[in-house]
Parts: sequence; structure tokens; C-alpha cells
Amino acid sequence: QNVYLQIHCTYTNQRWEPAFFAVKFDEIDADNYQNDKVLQDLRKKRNYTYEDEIACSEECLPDYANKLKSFYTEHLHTDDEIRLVLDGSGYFDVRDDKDNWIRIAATKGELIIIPAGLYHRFTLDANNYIKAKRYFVGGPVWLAYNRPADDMDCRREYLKHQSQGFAHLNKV
Ligand SMILES: CSCCC(=O)/C(O)=C/O
Ligand SMILES: [Fe+2]
Ligand code: NI
Repeated sequence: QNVYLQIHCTYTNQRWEPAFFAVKFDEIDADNYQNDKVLQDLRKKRNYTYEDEIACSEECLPDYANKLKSFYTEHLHTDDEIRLVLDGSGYFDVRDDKDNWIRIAATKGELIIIPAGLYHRFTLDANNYIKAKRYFVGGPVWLAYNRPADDMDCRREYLKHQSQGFAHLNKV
């Protein structure tokens, strides 16, 4: 089992600098996720107490066009966005420290954590289909804050962590 993309760095000013923080686990058993040990441990450790499921395709997502449009509008959340891909695939784009988009492909068996305060967007790929579990600490937080949301506490906190090299977030 691999964890990667945890801290992405770029070589700037003759040194490595943290560019963004996001987590991607692969090799979670999407067909038997309830019994997957990695997922069970992660849920326990991070206190993911709420879960539900979303399927995105023209057939299964009500108000498909508007939902997809809002997912693809650059935004952030006050809570981490945690998605386990059960089927299909898609792209999560996140902003690095230079404000460039970094594209993170998400496929079956991968779990993505986009931390609170990180600007991002989501789009389907050519499969036009994804089914994913959504996890939350406590209750679900659906609100998306479109950019600019630079004065929000979660944004300030994310930038503070970035300036510290994400030292205290680098624990999964
Ligand atoms: C595959 S989950 C759909 C996208 C989503 O829920 C979200 O919040 C994108 O930012
Ligand atoms: Fe989001
Ligand atoms: Ni903190």
C-alpha cells in the first residue's frame, strides 16, 4: 500500500520548497472497502465518523450539469475533502504555491484527502463516471467557498502550514 503526493515540493531559489499538501492512498480494496484494513485504520485515526456515497454521471446525479459546473469552479472547504473512488475515475486539480494547477488523477481504489483551505476543483474524465465514498469528521460539511476566500481562517491556516513545510500535518 502506498501513500504518495503527501507533500509536493518544487525546486525554487536553489532549494526545495513545499508546493502543496494533499494525500493520496492507493490500493484500497474498493470492492470490499468495509473490510479494508488501511481504510479502517485511517478512519479510526482521523475520526471519520460520517460517510455517504456520491455517483456522478448524467444518469445518476440529479442536476448533473449545474453540479459538475460547481465542482469545477475553484473553491475551498472549511473541512478536509475525503473521497474514496469505488468505481470510475476523475481529476482533482489543486493549486500549488505558485498558483499553478496540479492535476491529481483519482481512480478505483484510491483515496484522496484535500486539506481544508486548499483551493481545488473536480472534473470527470473521458469515462464521464465516478462513484465515491465521502468521509467527514462529525457531520457532513457540504459548503464550498469559491475563490476568492483568502480571509477565511481555514485558508490562513493552510498557508501557515505551507510556510512551515506542513510539518505538523505530515502525519497520516
Ligand atoms: C468525486 S466527488 C465529487 C466532487 C466533490 O464532491 C467536490 O466537493 C469537489 O470539490
Ligand atoms: Fe471540493
Ligand atoms: Ni494546524
